[in-house]
Amino acid sequence: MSDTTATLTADEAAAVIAGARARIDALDTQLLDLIDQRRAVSAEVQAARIASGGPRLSLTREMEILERYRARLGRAGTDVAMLLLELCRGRA
Ligand SMILES: C=C(O[C@@H]1C=C(C(=O)O)C=C[C@H]1O)C(=O)O
Repeated sequence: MSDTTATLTADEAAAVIAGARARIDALDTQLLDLIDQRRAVSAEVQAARIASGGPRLSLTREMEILERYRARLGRAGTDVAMLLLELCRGRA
């Protein structure tokens, strides 16, 4: 490489990348565990509503959640929330 702005050797960069990727892997594991927990809690709510003769889903509540993710992450946040809701529906 002839990039004169380089401030790390290739070995140093490799070490930074390996360390950061290990942190990313740990964060992904936590995110996946949190999704599992969210699915279980969501199933509890849905089961209680069904057991009392109500519908499984609440569109009003889903709109609140979509807006929470949109406010924090922008348009992609809405997509993330849609996928999360899809993962959490229908397990009661
Ligand atoms: C968990 C609920 O039931 C359903 C699942 C939701 C969720 O996973 O966040 C949100 C709304 C409902 O469609 C709820 O009403 O809070």
